[in-house]
Amino acid sequence: MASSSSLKPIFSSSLTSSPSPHSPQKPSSLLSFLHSTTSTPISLKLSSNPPHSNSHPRSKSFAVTNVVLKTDTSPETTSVPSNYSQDLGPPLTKPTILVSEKLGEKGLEVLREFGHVECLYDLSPDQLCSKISLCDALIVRSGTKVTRQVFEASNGRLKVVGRAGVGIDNVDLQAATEFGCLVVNAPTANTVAAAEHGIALLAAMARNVAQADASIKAGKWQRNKYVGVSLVGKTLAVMGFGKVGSEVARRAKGLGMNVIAHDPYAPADRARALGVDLVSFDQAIGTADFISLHMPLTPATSKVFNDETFAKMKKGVRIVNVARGGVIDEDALVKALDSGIVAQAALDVFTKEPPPKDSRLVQHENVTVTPHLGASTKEAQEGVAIEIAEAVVGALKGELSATAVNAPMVPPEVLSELSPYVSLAEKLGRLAVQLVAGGSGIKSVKVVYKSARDPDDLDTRLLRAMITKGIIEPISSSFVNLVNADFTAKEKGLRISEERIVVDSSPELPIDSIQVQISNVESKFASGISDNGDISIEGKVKYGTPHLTSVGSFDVDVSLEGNLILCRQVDQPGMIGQVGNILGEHNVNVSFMSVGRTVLRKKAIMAIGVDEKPDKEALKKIGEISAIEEFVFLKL
Ligand SMILES: NC(=O)c1ccc[n+]([C@@H]2O[C@H](COP(=O)([O-])OP(=O)(O)OC[C@H]3O[C@@H](n4cnc5c(N)ncnc54)[C@H](O)[C@@H]3O)[C@@H](O)[C@H]2O)c1
Ligand SMILES: O=C(O)[C@H](O)COP(=O)(O)O
Repeated sequence: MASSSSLKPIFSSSLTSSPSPHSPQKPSSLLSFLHSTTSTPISLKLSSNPPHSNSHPRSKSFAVTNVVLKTDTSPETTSVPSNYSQDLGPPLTKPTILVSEKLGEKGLEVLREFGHVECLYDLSPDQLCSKISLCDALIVRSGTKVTRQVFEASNGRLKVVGRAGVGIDNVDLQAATEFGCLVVNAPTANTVAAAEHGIALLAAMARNVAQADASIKAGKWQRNKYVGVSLVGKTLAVMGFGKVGSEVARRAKGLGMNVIAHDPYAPADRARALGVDLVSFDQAIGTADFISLHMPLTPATSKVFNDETFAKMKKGVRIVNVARGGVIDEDALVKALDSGIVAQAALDVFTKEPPPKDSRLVQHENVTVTPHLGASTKEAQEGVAIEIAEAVVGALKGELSATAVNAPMVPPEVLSELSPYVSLAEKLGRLAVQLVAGGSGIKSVKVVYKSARDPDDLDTRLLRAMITKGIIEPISSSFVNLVNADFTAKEKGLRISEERIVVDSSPELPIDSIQVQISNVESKFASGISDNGDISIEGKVKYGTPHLTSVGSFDVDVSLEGNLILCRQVDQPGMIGQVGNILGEHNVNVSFMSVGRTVLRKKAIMAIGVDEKPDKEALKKIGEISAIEEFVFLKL
C-alpha cells in the first residue's frame, strides 16, 4: 500500500503552517494508512531527493513509529549504493560510518559489527565536506560543526547523524531534516558525569584548588592567600531541576548543603523527595551562597544571568556553570566579579568554544575554568558511545529510534489533510504552557478532539506529538517529534490523556476543534482557568489557518499568527482604542483583535495579535489601564 508515496519531513511549524503542495487524498485512505501502521510494519517507497542537490532521486531507509520505510532498490530510483536494508537479505556492501571525534571503544565495536567504520579526528570543514559524500552515517561530539554545507556535500548519501552526548547545537537540524537525514543523540549516559563535574567545580572553587595549584607550581607557598569557604550549611540554588540538576542536588545534600531549586516546570514532589524546595527565580538567586546552572539554552534562558539579575544576588555569591555558556551574559559576569557581587565563578562552558585566548572572563583571577569536560569521564564516554552506536545502527537498519531529535517522514497525503491541524496542535500546546505560572510542575494534560468522524477513525498520534512538542520545547532542551513525543513526555513525567467527542459537523473535515487542558497548575492569567479549575484553551482550523476560539470560559476568535496579548477587562466602550493607541505609539503592528465576553458590560477578554513583542514600557502602560484586570503576552 501507498507504495509510490513520496514523503515529506515534519520538522517545524513553518512547514505545517503552509498548505501542502500535494493534493489531498480521501480521508478514508489516510485513515486506513494510519491504522495499518499500528500493527504490521509496511514498506513504503520514498523519494527523498535532497532539495538543494543535483543528484537523482534516491531511496532511503527510515522508521516512523512502527511504519518501517525500507530501502528501495528499483534501478530507476537508486543512484547510490544503499543496499543493506533488512528486507533485502544480507547487506551487499556495508554502510560507511564516519566518526569525527573520539568515541569509546565499546561503541566502536558495536559500529564495526554492522558497518565500515572510519575514525578521522580534527577534520577541517572542507575535509569533512569532501569526505561526507562517501558516508552513510556521521558520529560527532560537540566539536564538529555539522552545517548545511555538510548535508549539501553529502549529496543525499548521509542518512543519520549521531551526537554522542546531549546538546545538538552543533548540528544544523533544519538542514538535516530538509535533506532527510535523521539526527539522534545520547541524552542520558553523561548525566552523572556532568553532575559530578559540577560538584568538582563547586568544591575546587570554594577551596581555590586551581589557583593554589598554579601558585605552588610557580614556586610560591601562599597559605594565607588561599583560605577558602566551607560548603556545609551553605545554601545552594540549583537552576534547572532536570536530569543533571537533580543529581547535583542529591550530591550537595550529601555535603551538608541546604539545597533550593528553581525550575518552573519541574514537579514539586520530585524535588520534595530529595529534600529540595522549589522557589522562584528571584528567591533562588537572592538567597543562595552558591548557584549551579543546569537549564537548557533556549530563547528564554539566553543570557538570563545579566546585569539586572546579578544585581539581585547576595553579595559574594559563587557560581558554577556546566550547562551552556550562553545562559550567562559573560561581560556582565566580568563586571559582577570585578565589583565583588560574584566572589568566584567556575565555568565548564562558554558562549564561544574555545573562548578567545585573551578572554577577560577566562583570565580573571577569581574564575576557575575547564574546557567543556562535563561529560568527559571514561565511564560516561563508554556509555554515551554504546548508546549512540546502537541508535545509529538502529536508524541505519530502519528501526524506530527513541532518541531521534529531528523529523520522521510522513506521507504527503497525511500531511496535506492534517497540516493545518498539526500547526494548530503545536500552537495550542505552546500557548497553554505559557499560561502556566512559574513554580507549578506540569504533570497532567488532557486533549479533547471534537470531530464528526467516528472516534476510531481519528488517529491522533501526529497531533498529540505536536501538542507535546508545543508544551515541552519552550521549557526544555528536548526536541520533540512524531518519533520521540510519547517517550519524551513520559521521561518528563507528563501524562497526556486524550478524549474524542463526536459532534455534528462536516465529516469532510478530520477535526472540528482541539481543546488542551492542563490540570493542577496555577495560571499566570487567571481567566485562562475554566470552570473545572484547569487551564483550558480551544482552537479550530478556519479558512485553512489555526484559530484560537476559547480561553478559560471565554469565547474568542483570533488567528494564531505572530504573537498574542490576552487582556481581561471590564466590558466597556473604548478598550480596543486605548490598547491599540498604546501599541501604535510603541510601533507595534496589530494584526487582529477580538473581544469575547461572558456577561454584557461585565467581563470580557480581548485577544490582540501583534507582529512584534511590545517593549516593557508598552506592556506597563497596558497594565495601567484601570479597566484592564490582567493581561499576558504570549509568543507563538
Ligand atoms: N558540560 C557538559 O559537558 C554537559 C553535559 C551534559 C549536559 N549539559 C547541559 O546541562 C543542561 C541540563 O541538561 P539535562 O540533561 O539535565 O537537561 P534536562 O532537560 O533533563 O533538564 C533541564 C531542566 O531545565 C528546566 N528549565 C527549562 N527552562 C528553565 C528556566 N527558564 N529556568 C530554570 N529551569 C528551566 C527544565 O524544566 C528541565 O527540568 C543542558 O544545557 C545540557 O546541554 C552539559
Ligand atoms: O551536551 C553534552 O552532552 C555535553 O555538553 C558534552 O559534550 P561533549 O560530548 O562534547 O563532551
